[in-house]
Amino acid sequence: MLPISHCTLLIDLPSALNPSAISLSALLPAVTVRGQHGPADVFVTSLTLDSRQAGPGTVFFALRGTAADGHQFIAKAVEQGAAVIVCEELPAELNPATTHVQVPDSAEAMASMAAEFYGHPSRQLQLVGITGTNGKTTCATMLHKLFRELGYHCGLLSTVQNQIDEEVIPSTHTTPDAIRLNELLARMVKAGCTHVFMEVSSHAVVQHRITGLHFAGGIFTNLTHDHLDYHGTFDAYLKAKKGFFDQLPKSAFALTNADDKRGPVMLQNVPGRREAYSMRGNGAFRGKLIENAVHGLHLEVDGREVQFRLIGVFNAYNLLAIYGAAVLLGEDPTEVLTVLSGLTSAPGRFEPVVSEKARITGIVDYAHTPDALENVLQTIADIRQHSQQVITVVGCGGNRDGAKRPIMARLAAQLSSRAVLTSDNPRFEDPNDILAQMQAGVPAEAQGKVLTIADRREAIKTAVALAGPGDIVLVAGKGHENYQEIKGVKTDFDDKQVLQQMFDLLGK
Ligand SMILES: CC(=O)N[C@H]1[C@@H](OP(=O)(O)OP(=O)(O)OC[C@H]2O[C@@H](n3ccc(=O)[nH]c3=O)[C@H](O)[C@@H]2O)O[C@H](CO)[C@@H](O)[C@@H]1O[C@H](C)C(=O)N[C@@H](C)C(=O)N[C@H](CCC(=O)O)C(=O)O
Ligand SMILES: Nc1ncnc2c1ncn2[C@@H]1O[C@H](COP(=O)(O)OP(=O)(O)OP(=O)(O)O)[C@@H](O)[C@H]1O
Ligand SMILES: N[C@H](CCC[C@H](N)C(=O)O)C(=O)O
Ligand SMILES: [Mg+2]
Repeated sequence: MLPISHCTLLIDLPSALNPSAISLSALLPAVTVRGQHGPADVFVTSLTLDSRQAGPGTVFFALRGTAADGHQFIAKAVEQGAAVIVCEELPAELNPATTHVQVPDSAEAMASMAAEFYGHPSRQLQLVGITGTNGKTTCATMLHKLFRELGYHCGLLSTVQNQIDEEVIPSTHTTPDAIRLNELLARMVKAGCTHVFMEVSSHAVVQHRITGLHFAGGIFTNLTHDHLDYHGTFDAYLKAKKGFFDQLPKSAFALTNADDKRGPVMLQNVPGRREAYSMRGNGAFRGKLIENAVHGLHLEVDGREVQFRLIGVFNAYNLLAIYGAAVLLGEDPTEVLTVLSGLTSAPGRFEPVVSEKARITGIVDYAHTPDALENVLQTIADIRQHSQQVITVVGCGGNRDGAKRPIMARLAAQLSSRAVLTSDNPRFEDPNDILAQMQAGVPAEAQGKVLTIADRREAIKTAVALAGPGDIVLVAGKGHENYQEIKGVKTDFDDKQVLQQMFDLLGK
């Protein structure tokens, strides 16, 4: 283990960390350029993908989006004084005051140029990416906590928040866009970070948000149903996740889940070290379940018995992935397990909100996919006593994969004593349409157990009202989120707070 003072000495920061001005020509070496119209020796002071942020000294990247085509906004960016336009198709008229660079893929060019602009911060860090349908935030957050405890300065890029050591920087995406990403990594380098743990979403891979980054390692958690609205097919979703592993450098390790059906395929084209973790004895990092109880998991990890604070067999996989990655990064296995055993999970992941008075256990969890919901309900079934009822409150996000809706409602109905279907960020959809699609999945014999209440506060209130002494109320889908998003407006809403308020209001 390196003491922090020693770690900071290892970092020799280039001037590029604060690239107040850099010549366009210096940003282009890694970019395939189809045509350049205007000088390359213009000075660039910022990069943007949003015409509204463009101004003198800016490079504006025209990206083809899902809702709009950035090429429509080139004129606006030029009007605002942008120094450079990077685009796939040139506008009919070229303003001579602006250099236009034509490329085959603007998103790819943006990622390469952003890495160059910020001085390739990823090359100065041990950057570890985590991909998979579920468990990314849990693994990234706990790796960050672990390496902090081991004495390192480190960064975190996650759904919940970004962090530089203990400094919290709000996050808008699971994986930020390439400009923001490189900017954050450069700040982390500047702050003396040696390690960064980041989530790699499938959207990020497809949209080239991670192109040009130098990873020290990649971790795969699992692949189940999500985001089919965006990727179209499960195969395309799998390819997106695999795209991350395919681009790892030879120096990087790739750590996969050997027990997941898609685990081995992730390693297929990996040029460097290939490793696996398993609860079935199939990898270098092996775990065995001794007990999954309300006070935590008791596991055997590589022959050592360890008690952890996390609950649920799915978390045994997360713990093995974290342990394996830490060992592959050169840490001592015993020290890793000692620290890991004391750590708690990420916010909003199986987080209890307990009413001592009424003896009701509330659990707030971010399960927003069928697999996650099933795992969490199965975990509750494993740890509960037979006399306890489980009342589940769950909704499905608007403008997201609609195919998840009937499945999640069916699981909630079948695996709970009672289920209350409700809203979870309806976004631009009608909440009642989403609920109707959810209800369609509830089997006839389970209809009697299910209530539908669109207002999430009322739904939680009803679940608490239905709960008696000893019962468990699971509020799923929003976890750490502190808002409800309706028609583009986010209003304050925090499941943990609302649960507590309902215990108080109902005198429970
Ligand atoms: C589906 C998706 O990934 N959308 C992302 C995408 O937006 P988009 O393609 O819809 O953009 P658009 O509105 O069509 O606009 C196209 C381009 O025109 C530009 N524009 C637009 C208007 C204007 O006046 N001027 C202008 O220049 C936009 O900046 C954009 O570059 O590019 C934007 C800029 O990077 C992202 O903010 C946006 O994320 C949206 C908000 C989003 O909700 N994304 C989610 C689905 C997402 O990315 N999730 C993943 C995974 C979640 C997980 O499983 O954890 C994540 O990594 O967060
Ligand atoms: N390894 C796992 N396997 C299956 N389900 C899991 C696993 N880890 C966590 N979960 C479930 O998935 C939920 C989300 O976990 P987490 O936030 O760690 O995943 P994520 O991959 O970051 O999700 P997102 O795609 O939204 O960023 C948890 O609240 C839990 O219900
Ligand atoms: N990363 C996921 C999070 C979903 C969380 C859920 N609360 C919702 O809003 O659907 C997404 O953006 O699809
Ligand atoms: Mg996440």
